[in-house]
Amino acid sequence: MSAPATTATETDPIIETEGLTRRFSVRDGLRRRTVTAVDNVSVQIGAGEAVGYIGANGAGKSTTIKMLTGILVPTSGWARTCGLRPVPERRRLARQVGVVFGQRSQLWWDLPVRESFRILAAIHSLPREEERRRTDELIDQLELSEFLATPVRQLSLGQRMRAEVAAALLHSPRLVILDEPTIGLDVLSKQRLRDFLITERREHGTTLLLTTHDMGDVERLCERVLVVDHGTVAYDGDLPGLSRTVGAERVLVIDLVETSGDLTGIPGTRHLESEGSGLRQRLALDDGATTVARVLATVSARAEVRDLTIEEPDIEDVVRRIYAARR
Ligand SMILES: Nc1ncnc2c1ncn2[C@@H]1O[C@H](COP(=O)(O)OP(=O)(O)OP(=O)(O)O)[C@@H](O)[C@H]1O
Repeated sequence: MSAPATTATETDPIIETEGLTRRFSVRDGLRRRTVTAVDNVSVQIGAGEAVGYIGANGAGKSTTIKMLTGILVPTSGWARTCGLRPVPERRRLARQVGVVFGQRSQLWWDLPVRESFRILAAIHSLPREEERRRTDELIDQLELSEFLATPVRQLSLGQRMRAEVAAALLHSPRLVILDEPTIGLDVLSKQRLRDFLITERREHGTTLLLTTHDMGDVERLCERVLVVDHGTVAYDGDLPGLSRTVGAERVLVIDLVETSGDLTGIPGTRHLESEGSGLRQRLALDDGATTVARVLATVSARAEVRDLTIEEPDIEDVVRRIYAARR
């Protein structure tokens, strides 16, 4: 089956797949067996959406991304990315897609960061004025100026990831695919990168598809989540819905100034425990029923708050629960 021949318009999905399937023949001792890495996936992702693509190791995420970007040919079914057929139109597609791999570099290791940008701008045939405008914008937003002249191999991981993202976005792609973009980064570097992606999306209407094991990435960046299990889509919806489906809740950890505050019975929360005679209290949050701001308003009316932190459900735990519910 091949993708229907149509002319792409602005309102067409950025990603569309129908029965997308990829099998591998792998050696298993003396025999060969077939692994179905991606199994009959049919999804649509619209322009401007931000989608988290999550699943256990080996669930099929990278294989899907490779088919969407024309690196791998599907065994059956089809994909259309930015209105193009990924394999035969791979070069045209490369102008519309930016890909960031957290664990692999697309920069030239021995060259200063700025040189890599120049080479990439030439590869994408960016007009001189466009190259200057976009490079300046990315240098400013990703705070690259202090290490533009530094060879890539001398950068810290956080600096390199910012440079990687700039390199992938230099040609202003409509679709950005990020594979574990925040892996190994400290809290501040993660926050910078996420803030940048939010701004990029808001200002340019860029579509984001990201694989991650970090719930904070999904929480901050994505309004839609696809959970993949053995190559099939096990969940497609929003994050609060995902947490509700599997009963994984966010937890508010509230530190009070005095021990007297009673935080039981707050609508949309479940009181989990008290420590230090009530100085620290933990509330499980029902995201569908309330918001952090609303809970905080109620808490503040009852007691003086010293500090508030939010514990995200662990992505591995959420995925495990989704898988368990299907078995
Ligand atoms: N080139 C290949 N040859 C044989 N098997 C492969 C190949 N690429 C992937 N697979 C198999 O396909 C399945 C899906 O792998 P894939 O890399 O897509 O998973 P993933 O969800 O990206 O995992 P991870 O989170 O570890 O990157 C796995 O069982 C993997 O071993």
